[in-house]
Amino acid sequence: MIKHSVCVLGGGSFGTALANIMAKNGHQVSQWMRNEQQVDEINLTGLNSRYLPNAPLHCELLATSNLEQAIRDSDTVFVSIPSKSFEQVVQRIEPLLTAEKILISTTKGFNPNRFELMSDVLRRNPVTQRIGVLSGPNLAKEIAAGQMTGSVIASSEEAVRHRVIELLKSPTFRLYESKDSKGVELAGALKNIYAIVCGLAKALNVGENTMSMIMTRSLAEMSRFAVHFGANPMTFLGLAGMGDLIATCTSPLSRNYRVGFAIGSGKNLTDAIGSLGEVAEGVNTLKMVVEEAHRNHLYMPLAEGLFKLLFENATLDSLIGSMMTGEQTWDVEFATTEEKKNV
Ligand SMILES: NC(=O)C1=CN([C@@H]2O[C@H](COP(=O)(O)OP(=O)(O)OC[C@H]3O[C@@H](n4cnc5c(N)ncnc54)[C@H](OP(=O)(O)O)[C@@H]3O)[C@@H](O)[C@H]2O)C=CC1
Ligand SMILES: O=C(CO)COP(=O)(O)O
Repeated sequence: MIKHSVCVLGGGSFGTALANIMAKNGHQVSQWMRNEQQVDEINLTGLNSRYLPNAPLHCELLATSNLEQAIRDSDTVFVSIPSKSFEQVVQRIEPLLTAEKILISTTKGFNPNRFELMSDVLRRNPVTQRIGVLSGPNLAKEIAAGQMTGSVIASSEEAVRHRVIELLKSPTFRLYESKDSKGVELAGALKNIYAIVCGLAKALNVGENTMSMIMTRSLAEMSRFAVHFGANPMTFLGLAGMGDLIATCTSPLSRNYRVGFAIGSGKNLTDAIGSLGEVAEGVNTLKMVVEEAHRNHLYMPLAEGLFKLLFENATLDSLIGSMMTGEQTWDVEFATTEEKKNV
């Protein structure tokens, strides 16, 4: 095995879960975070109590607040910073990059400053284009607890995909390859909107017919949006699409689901986000996606209904109405050609 030097940017739950797997796999791993107390806690006690309590970390995982050294010493950099701060952190590392370094985004969201994905932010650096996206049904707390998990590494460069597999594969973490970076990344970002919808529905005690319809029509809506922006619709049937949609739309471990559940239980959006203490990417994603759907005349009744509920004081009836009384359409219309619809 080749021992790689890896740096994970971000001290949150997902960055910590990934850093821990790679350290256990025998790679040299540093995890950069801005909070000195958290650095000391990880290095002295092997715990990240704020973000990943109950998960003992491997003794070779080195937490650090020295960004410059962490980047200089690494051949692969995982960026696990919420979308709100992603661009700002990437700008800080740009002067430290070299042409061989591989950059992997694990962040499922859009840049709030302009309509672009995290890999677009990475690609704007002038030094390395060795870029990948990791996405799938990857609830950090389950990964840290050693639950079997699958994920997708998407990149146009084979060596990038293989590097990530070499770093992360373990008896409980399995990776699948994809060349459809756009589809994989859009799937991971978009599903957060529908996790909020499903959390809300669950709080209202809807039946399983209803949950199934919401999730399946969510997949249709996500895919329609992504296909418009160049993704392969088949990607949405895989782990990054269907897989992650199921995990986040059904698990109270998902922060986005929890935001929806809190709203369905009567909290307002500010309180629902406030009580999380962690990132729920779906709220910003919803704003960006609804705006872009309008601009491109894309039909997204669930996202539209949620947007009106959260930001325009609409009632829950309007969200239900947008799903039930919208334009009559074909099933799996996003992946079917006109001729096939008529067979
Ligand atoms: N958690 C999960 O199950 C999964 C998460 N993801 C994705 O991973 C991304 C990261 O999420 P996750 O680890 O869960 O997030 P968390 O909310 O758990 O943690 C966020 C981390 O980012 C740090 N951070 C925020 N802003 C800055 C900044 N400006 N400079 C430096 N550090 C900063 C925070 O530091 P501080 O504590 O100092 O504020 C904290 O360490 C998200 O986009 C999410 O969609 C993907 C798959 C699974
Ligand atoms: O993306 C995730 C699991 O795959 C995590 O979802 P949340 O950000 O909603 O917790």
